[in-house]
Amino acid sequence: MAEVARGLYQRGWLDGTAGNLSVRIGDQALITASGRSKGELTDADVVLVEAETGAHISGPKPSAETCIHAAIYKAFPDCGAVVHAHPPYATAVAARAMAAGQESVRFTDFEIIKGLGVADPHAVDVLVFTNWSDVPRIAAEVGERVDGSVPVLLIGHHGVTAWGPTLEIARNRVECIEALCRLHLLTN
Ligand SMILES: CSC[C@@H](O)[C@@H](O)C(=O)COP(=O)(O)O
Ligand SMILES: [Zn+2]
Repeated sequence: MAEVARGLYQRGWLDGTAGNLSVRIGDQALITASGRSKGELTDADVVLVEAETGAHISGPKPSAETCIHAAIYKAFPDCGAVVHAHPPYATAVAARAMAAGQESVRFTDFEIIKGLGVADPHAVDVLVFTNWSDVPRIAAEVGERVDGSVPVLLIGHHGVTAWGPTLEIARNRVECIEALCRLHLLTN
């Protein structure tokens, strides 16, 4: 987790303690503690929680966004890891979509769509969520709206959350949605 987080931090996608990462371990999940620099995580910076509820088991205060991870683990029993980051292009696309009142953003034709592992790589609709200050409200909406067809989501004026069977695959999907959003802004 520290290595994956450091890589994203060095890209400037987890500035100033932003972002959170988790991996599922059976019924539990290991998630980053709240407010820690993701560029220098140690064993003291991760927390054990119940995977599908986010209930605290041991360690320091878990990520403020633990409930979003839990909503994803609950929706997808085969999900093994969740990564939330603040990459600039995806955040800008999410902000623009939110300002336009869109509930999703359609991406078409770019080859990198295939990296998301979706059924139809020619067109993908990525859901956009309102960045409510009440984070459990975001988590509730994630639980209601995600359907398993696209393993990434955008949060308006905030960032992106991606998931997959492993931490590396979730990280790769963050990279793919950020690359896709960069191309989207360059061509729209
Ligand atoms: C740097 S503030 C960012 C936070 O508000 C939040 O969006 C975030 O990504 C990190 O929260 P955290 O509680 O450290 O997991
Ligand atoms: Zn965040």
